[in-house]
Amino acid sequence: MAYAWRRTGLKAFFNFESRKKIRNLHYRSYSRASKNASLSMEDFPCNLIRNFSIIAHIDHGKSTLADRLLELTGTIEKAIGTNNQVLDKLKVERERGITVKAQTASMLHTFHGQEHLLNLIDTPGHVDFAWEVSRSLSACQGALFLVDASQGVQAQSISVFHVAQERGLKIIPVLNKIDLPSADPERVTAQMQSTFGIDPADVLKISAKAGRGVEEILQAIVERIPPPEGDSLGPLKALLFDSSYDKYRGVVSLVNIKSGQLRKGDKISSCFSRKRYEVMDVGIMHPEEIPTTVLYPGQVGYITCNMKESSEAHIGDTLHRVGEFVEPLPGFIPAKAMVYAGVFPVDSTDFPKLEESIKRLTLTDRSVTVQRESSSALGQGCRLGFLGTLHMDVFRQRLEDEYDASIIITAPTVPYKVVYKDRTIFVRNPTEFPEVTDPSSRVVEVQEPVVKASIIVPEDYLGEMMDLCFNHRAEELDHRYLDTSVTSARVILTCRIPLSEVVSNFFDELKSRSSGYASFDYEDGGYQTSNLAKMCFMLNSKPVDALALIVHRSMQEEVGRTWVKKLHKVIPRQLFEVPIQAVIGKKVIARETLSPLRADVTAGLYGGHHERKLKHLQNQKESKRRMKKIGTVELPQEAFFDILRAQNSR
Ligand SMILES: Nc1nc2c(ncn2[C@@H]2O[C@H](COP(=O)(O)OP(=O)(O)OP(=O)(O)O)[C@@H](O)[C@H]2O)c(=O)[nH]1
Repeated sequence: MAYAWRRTGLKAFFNFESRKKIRNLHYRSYSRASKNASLSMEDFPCNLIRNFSIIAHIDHGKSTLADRLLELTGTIEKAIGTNNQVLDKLKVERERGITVKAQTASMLHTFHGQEHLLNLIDTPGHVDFAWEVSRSLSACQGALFLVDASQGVQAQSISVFHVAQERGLKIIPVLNKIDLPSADPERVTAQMQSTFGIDPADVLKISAKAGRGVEEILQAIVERIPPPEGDSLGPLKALLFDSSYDKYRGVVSLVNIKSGQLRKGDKISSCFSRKRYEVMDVGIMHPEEIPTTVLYPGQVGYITCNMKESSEAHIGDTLHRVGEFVEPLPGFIPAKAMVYAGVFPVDSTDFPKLEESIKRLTLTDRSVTVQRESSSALGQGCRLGFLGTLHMDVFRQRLEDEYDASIIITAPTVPYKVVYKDRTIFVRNPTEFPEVTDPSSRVVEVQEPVVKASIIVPEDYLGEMMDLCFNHRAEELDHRYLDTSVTSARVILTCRIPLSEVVSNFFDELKSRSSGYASFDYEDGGYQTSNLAKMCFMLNSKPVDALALIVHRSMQEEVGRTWVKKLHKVIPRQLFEVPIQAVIGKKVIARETLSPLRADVTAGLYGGHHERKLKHLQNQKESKRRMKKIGTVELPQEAFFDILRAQNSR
C-alpha cells in the first residue's frame, strides 16, 4: 500500500533526501513476477494459495523475517546481514525502526515442484496499532507467531496470540534470534508451552537476521497453513480491508476475494454505500503493484475503480457485482480513539494549510478522528483522536516529515463521560469539562475510561511494578508466574488502571523502574466513576484555555504546584506583578507571584554607541512580534510552546 502512496499522493510531500533513500530501496527490488509482468492468476487456485501474517511483540523481528522470506523467494535481492526492512516504507518507520502500517507482499514459492502464491501481511507490534493487526488478520488463514529467544514471551506476544487464536488462524510458533548469545531457546520454548499450550515440537527455531531456518518456515507455511476457501464460480464477494489515495487514480483499495472473480471492467457495487463503480485496474502487491487481469477466491490484491473520495472506501466493506445480491461479510469493529489532543499551527495564519495536510494524512490512516476547535491562546486548530500516545507522536512526525507542517500539540486527554440528570455526554477537550463542584451544573457523576493492563517482568522487579501501579491509581492487582526458572522467573502482573494514567508518563516509568525489562499491554476496560475536576491556569486572573487539565482530586495539589512552578520559571517578568494560579472551580489550589520588572534593554549599555542601543531596541521590537498576549501578560511564543510540550510529555 505504501508503495501506492509513495508513487502518488504522498510522494510530492516527501523531502528530496527521503525520496532518494526510498527510491534506492525500491529499485533494489527485483522479482520474478515484475520481470515476468504477465503473471497469470488462473495458475493459482485456492489450494495453491497461502495467506499469512507475521505477528509478535514489538521488535521481535517481524520485518526482518519478512525481508528474509522475500529474499528467499526471489521477490527482492538477497541482502543477508543488512537490515533492510523492505516493508517498513514510511520515513517514520525507518527512522524509529518500528512498523506502524501493515504491508502486503505476494511471493511465488515452489514446493514439491508446484508453484504456490504466498501472500504475506507484515503487521505492527505496538499496542497502539492493534487495530491494524486485527484488520490484516481478516485476510489470512495462518500466522507466524514470533517470540524473541532472549527476551521470551512479552505482553504483546500474549495479546496478538489471542487475537489470532480468536480468528481461528493456524498459528506457527517461531523462536527468533537464536543467534544471540543471550538466547535461551529451551526456557522460552517452555514459556510458550506453559503460556499458550504450544507443543515444543511445533516450534521452529530461526535467526531471521542471519537467515537461519527460514527455508523451514516457507515449508511450514505451505504444509501447516490451510489454503483459503472460496467458490470461483459463486457470486463475487470481495472484502475491502485497507485503502490508500492516489491523486491520479483516486482510491486504491486492498481486497481479499472471498468468492467469485474480480476482473478489470467489472461493474461492482458497495454493500455499505450502495454506490456503483467500474473496476479500472486490478493486481497484486508484490510488494509493488503488479497488474493482473483478474483476482480469484483466496487472492489478495489491489483494485482501482472510479472512487474519487477516500471516504467512499469503507474499511470492512463488501464489494459485489452489480445486480447480484450478497450477504455482506462481517466487516470490522471501527477503531476507537483512546486519546485526544488539540493540534494547532505554530503560525496561526497557517491553519488552512494545516487542515488540508491533516485531511490528506488521515486518508492513509483511517483510525484518526478529526474535529475543528479553536482556542483563545492558540487560535484555530483541530482536535484529533488517536489510538494511543505513540500513534499521536507518529502522526505528528508524519505531518512534519511529509507535509512540512510546523505544529504544536496540547496535552493528550482521554474521553470522559459526564452523566447529567437527563443525558450523558463525552468530553474530549478539558475546556469543555463542567464545573462539577457547582450544584447548578446538574452533573450526577463523572466517569473515566479504564484499561485492563498486563505487565510482564522478571520476578525481581515485581515490587517496583506493584508500587508503580499503586502510584497510578491501579486496582485489582493480581499476578502469576509465567515460568518457574530458578534463576530468572518471570511474572505477569494484571490490574485495572485509568487510561489517563497510562497516557501520562507511565510507560517511561515502567521502563526505567524495570531497567527496560518490563513489557506492557492493555485493552479496553470500560468506564468507572471517578473524582475528577478541571484545573485551569490563570495568568493575572485570565485563564489560559490551552493549558487546562483534568485531574484526579487526590493529586490536585501536587499537579497544581508543579505546573504553577513551571510557569513561574518560563514566564518573563512583566512591568507589573503577575499572579500565576492553578484553580479548580473558584478555589485556588496553588499560586506563585511573578514580581514586576521595568524592562530597560539598554540599561547595561554604558555611554556612547548609539547604534548598539538602536540595535537592541530593534531586537526587542522583533521579539515582541513573537510574543503571545494572554490577557495583559506577554509571553514569548517559544516559552509558551515549551510549557505545552512539557504538559504533552508529562
Ligand atoms: N540478533 C538478531 N537480531 C535480530 C533478528 N531478527 C531481528 N533482529 C533485530 O531486532 C530488531 C527488531 O527487528 P524488526 O524486524 O524491526 O522487529 P519488528 O518485530 O518488525 O518490530 P516492529 O515492527 O516495530 O514491531 C532489529 O534491530 C533487527 O536487526 C535475529 O534473528 N537475530
